[in-house]
Amino acid sequence: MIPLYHDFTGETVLVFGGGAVGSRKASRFADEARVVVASPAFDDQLTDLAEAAPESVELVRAAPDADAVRDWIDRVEPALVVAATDDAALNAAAEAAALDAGALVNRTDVSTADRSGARGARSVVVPATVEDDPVRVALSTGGASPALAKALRERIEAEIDGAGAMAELSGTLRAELKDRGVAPEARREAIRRVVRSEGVWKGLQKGDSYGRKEADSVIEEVLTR
Ligand SMILES: C[C@@]1(CC(=O)O)c2cc3[nH]c(cc4nc(cc5[nH]c(cc(n2)[C@H]1CCC(=O)O)[C@@](C)(CC(=O)O)[C@@H]5CCC(=O)O)C(CC(=O)O)=C4CCC(=O)O)c(CCC(=O)O)c3CC(=O)O
Ligand SMILES: NC(=O)C1=CN([C@@H]2O[C@H](COP(=O)(O)OP(=O)(O)OC[C@H]3O[C@@H](n4cnc5c(N)ncnc54)[C@H](O)[C@@H]3O)[C@@H](O)[C@H]2O)C=CC1
Repeated sequence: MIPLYHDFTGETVLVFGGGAVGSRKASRFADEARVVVASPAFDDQLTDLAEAAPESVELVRAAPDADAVRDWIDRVEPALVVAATDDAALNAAAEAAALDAGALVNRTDVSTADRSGARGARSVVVPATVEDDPVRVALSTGGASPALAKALRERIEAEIDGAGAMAELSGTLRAELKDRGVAPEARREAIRRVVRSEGVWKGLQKGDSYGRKEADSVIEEVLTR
């Protein structure tokens, strides 16, 4: 399986099932999408989430059967359907209906189908993610061990500390070097050095202006060689 990133801004995600798993997925997607959760019951975290962000999370009390699931999908027109009920037959019906409607689908109750070739391209897996905006790491164990995905995610969190600031700084620098008309080879070399420089990483920990100063001297060194 090949990881891709999806932009859910302005899209709707429809979640069937308001338990612990439906709640976790709803919270994840509500960072970007409008989320509709259909379920006969909702756990406390989900109720809190909907109260805190009523504009992005809507809870609808309902217990659709396989036929009704299709009507829900036709009505809500989601970009992604999350099948997170404790009823495997219903999750399977939600998956089939989502694929028929041209939506993406996330089956939360199967991992045996994660091996390459066992899923279609629109049947997606939600990875464990680490973020230091705009940097995002997505991590999957191919469905073999979600608990390991979580444990590795916790380790990587420390590893990418400060990567967001580095992305902003090096992004600004590469644009500036382009504007200054620096030749492509020198520009690439300078940026490659900046993102690997201990001095720049340390400087950024003190503050953006310290990181910038360190980066400027790394760049001058490359350009004056
Ligand atoms: C296939 C997949 C489908 C999908 O949901 O997309 C899936 C399926 C299943 N998970 C199960 C169990 C657990 N899942 C977690 C946690 C997470 N599960 C997530 C993703 C995925 N889970 C996808 C594969 C990802 C990959 O490739 O690694 C994470 C990464 C992302 C997220 O969900 O947000 C999130 C961590 C987020 C974080 O913290 O970073 C924990 C740990 C815990 O709760 O502490 C447990 C209990 C311990 C254990 O069993 O490992 C079960 C068995 C249910 C049962 O026993 O009945 C199934 C079904 C099955 O295996 O059949
Ligand atoms: N992917 C993952 O990370 C994990 C997946 N799972 C799987 O996910 C499933 C759900 O797990 P939990 O949230 O812990 O279970 P849960 O029992 O807490 O929640 C299930 C929810 O589905 C709702 N529901 C039942 N029938 C429904 C219907 N017809 N339409 C809409 N909602 C309906 C219930 O009211 C309940 O809110 C389990 O079957 C389990 O196999 C479990 C743990 C982790």
